[in-house]
Amino acid sequence: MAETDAKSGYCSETKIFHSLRKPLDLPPEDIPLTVSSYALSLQPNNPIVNPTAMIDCATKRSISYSEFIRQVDSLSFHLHSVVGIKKGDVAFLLCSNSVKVPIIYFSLMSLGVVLSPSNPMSTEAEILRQLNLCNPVVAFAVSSASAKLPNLKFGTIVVDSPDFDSVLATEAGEIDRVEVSQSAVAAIMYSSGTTGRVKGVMVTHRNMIANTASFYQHRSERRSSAPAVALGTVPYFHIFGFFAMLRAVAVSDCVVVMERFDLRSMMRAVDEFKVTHLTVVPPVVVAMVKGDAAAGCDLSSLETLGVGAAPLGKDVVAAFKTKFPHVVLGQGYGLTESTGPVTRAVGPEEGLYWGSAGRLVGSCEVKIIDIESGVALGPNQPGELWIKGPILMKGYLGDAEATAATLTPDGWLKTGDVCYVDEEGYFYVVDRLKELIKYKGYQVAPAELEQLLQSHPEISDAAVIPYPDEVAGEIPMAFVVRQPHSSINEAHVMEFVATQVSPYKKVRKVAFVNSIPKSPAGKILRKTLRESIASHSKL
Ligand SMILES: CC(C)(COP(=O)(O)OP(=O)(O)OC[C@H]1O[C@@H](n2cnc3c(N)ncnc32)[C@H](O)[C@@H]1OP(=O)(O)O)[C@@H](O)C(=O)NCCC(=O)NCCSC(=O)/C=C/c1ccc(O)cc1
Repeated sequence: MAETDAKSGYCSETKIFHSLRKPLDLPPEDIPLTVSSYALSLQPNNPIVNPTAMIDCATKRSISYSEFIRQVDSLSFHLHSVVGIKKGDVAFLLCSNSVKVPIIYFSLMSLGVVLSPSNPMSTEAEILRQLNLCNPVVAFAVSSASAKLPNLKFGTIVVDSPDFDSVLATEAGEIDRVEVSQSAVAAIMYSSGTTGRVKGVMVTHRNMIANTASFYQHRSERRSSAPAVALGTVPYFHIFGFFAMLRAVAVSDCVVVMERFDLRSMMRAVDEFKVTHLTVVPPVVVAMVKGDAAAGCDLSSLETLGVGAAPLGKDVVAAFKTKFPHVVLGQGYGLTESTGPVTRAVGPEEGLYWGSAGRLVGSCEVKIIDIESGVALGPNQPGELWIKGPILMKGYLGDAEATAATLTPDGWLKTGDVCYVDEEGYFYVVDRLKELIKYKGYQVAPAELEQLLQSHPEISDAAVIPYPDEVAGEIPMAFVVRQPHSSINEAHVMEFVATQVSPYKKVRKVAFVNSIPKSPAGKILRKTLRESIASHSKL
């Protein structure tokens, strides 16, 4: 029988790293169960319950958990019995964070309706690509984004409207609910995966149940016995924010909801609502350690800062520890394709491993694959991270080719990230194989911007790469070959892209070159461009 090293979780015979945490306590797979019912079913077992479910940071209006559930039921009744939406239908969302979004998510999931959220700042062309993928019957949108949607079978429900408020205020009637199996798709989330074009990640109820169970496993690890209050600056339309919200409901935390991030308002909210847990991306940590946005705010309630979605430099961690010594900073690593965290640091001890993304979540396994040879490696050797476990997506919607390129026939997901695992089972993400830019934790696909640039009549060729940026982590930088006699400048190129993409995808730096390095097969050698930038900045 193959021996697993108790410290690292590594089995030298199978070359698999196993989780060092307790296996997840999951419900039997064959019983019908939605993740919304599962999350709410966990609440009575929580040692500390916050009776307040949500607080709107701007208006300071709050709702209790009983009111939250009542509004979820009212909306479910309306969607099912008045509008006529059925299990398996898809609902598209263009909503900024608000107290109403968790109500909509819980209602749709409880009905077995597949929710598909997107950034309300997306352009019409970006939205159209997503609509063509998910084929929704209805949309929910903030009024500022609703005009970007075409007519759908059941129309668009404007969430910041008196009509929607009255739906939430109406008493629910009885619903004849149908069973939803755990293997059913709960959400379609957008990701560019390891290559350029946008893909719809099919996340099942079972995937989300597993990730919720993973957080629930550690619910008692608190410093104080005061009811927990979570504030997330991360948007609910990506898996990180979606999960932060689902986790908070399962462990009965109160969630402080900020519609739009503002550092000073966030600091004030920590003080005012005695926030115990913050979920942020690295640019927010950078902003917290710089300047004096916390001046005059009492942040003593803050116990933990959960950071993910992009790498966080060790120097930023050190500066954070100096400035906020009482706060445990826990980094995590996850993907949309893994329904959230694959690894994370839990508690003060694991938070001491600066630069590490923590340890593998329960019931999961990983392999580290040598990039050249394809051979599985042992501790302290960097290679591509492959993962396996109940958190893995079902696949990319309608894209068998991309699914086959990402999920192996024996169930491993190739992440496109280069990692190593140390002898104590801590994960370190050291590089990225996939061609992706992370601007403030958002994915930007270089190929999408290259296609746009190449469509400009005065541009004969273009390539886009990540350029290091202290605040955003990375910014998209374009290398542009002008057509003969063209005199377009940097501002023109940036404006041309900016009018056609979401704000986070904007090209923010341009270099004009004579040619773009390409492989003999014509593939852009982005790595060569990245290396030339790196060697330039060292000069
Ligand atoms: C709070 C941030 C860090 C900063 O916000 P911001 O600076 O106010 O701006 P935005 O990033 O929201 O918007 C981008 C641009 O759009 C502009 N914008 C914006 N809303 C407007 C407007 N309504 N009008 C007009 N202009 C506007 C905004 O001004 C800005 O412009 P610029 O200043 O030029 O960058 C924000 O970028 C943010 O929340 N980023 C997080 C993205 C995110 O959730 N990523 C996760 C993806 S999923 C994933 O990777 C999961 C990993 C994971 C890892 C570990 C785990 O444990 C679990 C999961």
